[in-house]
Amino acid sequence: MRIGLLGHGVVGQGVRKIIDAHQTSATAAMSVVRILVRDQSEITDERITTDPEEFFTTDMDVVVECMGGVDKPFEFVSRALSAGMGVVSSNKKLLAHKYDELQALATQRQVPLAFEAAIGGGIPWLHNLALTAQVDEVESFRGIFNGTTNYILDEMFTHGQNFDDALRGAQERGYAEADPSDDIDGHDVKYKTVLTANRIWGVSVPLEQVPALGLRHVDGRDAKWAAAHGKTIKLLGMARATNQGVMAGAMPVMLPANHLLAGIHQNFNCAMVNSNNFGEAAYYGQGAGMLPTAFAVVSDLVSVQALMVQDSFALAAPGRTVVAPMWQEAWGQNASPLSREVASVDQLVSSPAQSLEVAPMDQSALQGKYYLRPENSEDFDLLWDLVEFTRPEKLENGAILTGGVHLPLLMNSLRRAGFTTGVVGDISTLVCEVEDSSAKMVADRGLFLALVDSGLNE
Ligand SMILES: NC(=O)C1=CN([C@@H]2O[C@H](COP(=O)(O)OP(=O)(O)OC[C@H]3O[C@@H](n4cnc5c(N)ncnc54)[C@H](OP(=O)(O)O)[C@@H]3O)[C@@H](O)[C@H]2O)C=CC1
Ligand SMILES: N[C@@H](CC=O)C(=O)O
Repeated sequence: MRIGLLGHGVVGQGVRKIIDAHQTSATAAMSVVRILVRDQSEITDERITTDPEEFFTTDMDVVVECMGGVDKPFEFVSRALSAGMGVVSSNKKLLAHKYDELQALATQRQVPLAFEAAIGGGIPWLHNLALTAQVDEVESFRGIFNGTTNYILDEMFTHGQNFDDALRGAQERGYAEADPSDDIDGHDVKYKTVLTANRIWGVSVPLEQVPALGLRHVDGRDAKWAAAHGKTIKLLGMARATNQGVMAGAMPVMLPANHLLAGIHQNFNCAMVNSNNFGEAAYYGQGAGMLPTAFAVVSDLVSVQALMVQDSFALAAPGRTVVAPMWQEAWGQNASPLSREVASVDQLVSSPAQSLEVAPMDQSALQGKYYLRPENSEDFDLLWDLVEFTRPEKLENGAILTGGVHLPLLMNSLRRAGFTTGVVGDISTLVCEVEDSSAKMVADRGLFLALVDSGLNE
């Protein structure tokens, strides 16, 4: 199978290394024939070019996109699909923003579009979800889906590093995005959560309706509060299917210190799914980094390769042959070559067993108990804004509790807004509803907010 690589950074180099090593029969049957880079200084091999026309006029079966960003990769991936080439991508930002367009193009051209590496790094998450959804109804999922922020939290709270040094460490190890804001502000987790929800439930969750809260303002005060209350802070992606539609969010969560996810360290991710027969299941592994991510890209290439040969069993890697009977059933005994009379890998491997109506986000599900800590507890304007976004009319027992917040000031501002508040114990929580707009306000105003309890993280 002839492969073209778009991008030769952390992931691209990992993919080239694994394939060039030809360590298994599957990878021995693959070759990277062309690599597109941006800068002349990156040309270190006769396969590398800076010219997109030279890239696209090369004879290739599959294009691997690992450039990052949205506009340019969208142009290149669309071009590859339109030309009848399969595409494997690790780029969740592209896929989350252009999901419908790319799916439609792959389906129309009947070529594979696969993106295991886009979610959870090396973890075979979509692959296992697809199998789960062949048997069960998937009710919900949640997990740690970002290696950079998990590494930062671990370095800060377990090893006492400051935020900036921990971020630098994640960048040096190749975990962070080119612009790490996507990691820090929760957008990367939001893209992965939305993509997973789209894949399992056959929906297209609107990105703009999914709140993303990040870790930009987390500090030692939060760690101290968490520890004093037997909790740990983790950044989670969460989604649940309800009668009203899919609800989803990406936000820091105060987890009980003995929770499975509380024990996930460094760049590791852990994705948990709940389905009606199997119950709770968890998938664990490195969620970021060169070789774990490249492993997932190449595992998708193995799947695509299996579609291209008559005898798909021969080339399927050990441990993945379980997929073959499924393909056999879907494709018949004579698996067709790529782009001839075939469904896409996307439809095949992850065709949703449940296909929900595309429903708007069920915002009320995001109502819950939140921990909050402003940078400055005397910031009256911020406290006033908090009143605005807590929507007091929707609360039954609106409760603001202490922590970093200057309680009397907060109580006053809430009373002025006709808010009935209650103080419960010494927990620093606010019962409120978080939408994407309030999430932005929270980030812009230096507030650290973490979910303690809601319908989403049950
Ligand atoms: N790193 C990781 O652990 C993981 C990354 N991903 C995703 O994989 C993708 C790649 O990530 P990563 O390898 O870390 O990123 P890098 O920044 O290391 O690599 C991207 C490469 O693509 C090149 N590139 C960007 N735009 C163009 C263009 N227009 N033409 C040619 N080359 C271009 C970049 O060149 P230049 O240096 O000149 O900008 C760079 O070499 C991203 O979408 C990321 O989100 C997914 C899972 C894990
Ligand atoms: N920046 C991402 C890379 C993998 O998706 C992360 O840290 O998880």
